[in-house]
Amino acid sequence: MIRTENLCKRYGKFEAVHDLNLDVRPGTVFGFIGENGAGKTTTLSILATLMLPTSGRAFVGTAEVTSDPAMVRRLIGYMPDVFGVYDDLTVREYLGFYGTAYGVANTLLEPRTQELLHMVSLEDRSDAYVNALSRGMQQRLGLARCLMHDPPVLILDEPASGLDPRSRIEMREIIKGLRERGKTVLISSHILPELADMCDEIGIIKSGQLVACASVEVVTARANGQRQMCLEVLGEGQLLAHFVRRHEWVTDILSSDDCKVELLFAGGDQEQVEFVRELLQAGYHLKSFHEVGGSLEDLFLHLTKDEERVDQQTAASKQML
Ligand SMILES: Nc1ncnc2c1ncn2[C@@H]1O[C@H](COP(=O)(O)OP(=O)(O)OP(=O)(O)O)[C@@H](O)[C@H]1O
Repeated sequence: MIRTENLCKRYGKFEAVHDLNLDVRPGTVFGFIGENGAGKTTTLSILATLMLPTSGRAFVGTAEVTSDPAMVRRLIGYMPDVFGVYDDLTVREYLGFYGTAYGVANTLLEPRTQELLHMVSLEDRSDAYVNALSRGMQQRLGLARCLMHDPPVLILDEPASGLDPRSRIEMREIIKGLRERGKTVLISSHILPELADMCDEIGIIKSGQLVACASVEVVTARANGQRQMCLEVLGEGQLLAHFVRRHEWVTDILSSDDCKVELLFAGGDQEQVEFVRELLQAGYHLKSFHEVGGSLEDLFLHLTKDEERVDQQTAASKQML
């Protein structure tokens, strides 16, 4: 649903995005994670047709951002990392204004506004002036704004940044609801745990390049110190997956066929040796047992530095709720 092909963006001589290939499947929530300055906003701005790529292509559905920006804009709701609000409008007027700008039919404006205010829990604030809303409320209003024309795709640039723990949780719940409505969501953040709870897939961008892309299960497991391993045996490895699945250090099977299984392994080196011994004892002819996707490891460790802090905040906030 969202795709980039060798996307590049240079600011003068500086290359902010380099040969980026993204593929976000329809109906999924894709977490785009990277440190400050990694190139997230640049990528999302290109997808939102606000900026031209230096080279490469980007698509939303079948519409290409440079050749068919009008169609792309119809398909997406874009929430930038920083956005202003019109001070002298009430919440209801604000949504009505954007609905009209997006071409929503007059008859639909009121019911759509009502539905979205309910979705972002701002029903009782509909007559408040937008500048009187808290930061969290303004962010939720910003999300409602980009849903006014009911786009199938949402591009959200750090929607939870600057929010307190309670507001982060509220935002997370709303985004989970978007997935249930069948929306495709591309969401950026620089904190892995913030995304892990609501995403299907995570892509990591570093210095403008997508350095890793994996399902959220793999990412979370890695963050918890588990390793993604590939096990291959020679000849007929009947019941190999069955044998592996029952093993205490195997937490998940990612793929399997007769002779090859990709799995998540919770043990360390010693457990790995023991695991291999048990396989040989069971009569399997081991060809290889090795870690895959190792380059993710350091990144995840690095990216999860903030995990403890966010978890503590979340726990404290849950107590408050
Ligand atoms: N208009 C610009 N002119 C020159 N350099 C820019 C411009 N916009 C961004 N950059 C640089 O491009 C790189 C990527 O910036 P970008 O805003 O895309 O990163 P980001 O991952 O969104 O970071 P953050 O999390 O801080 O928003 C950074 O080094 C930034 O300084």
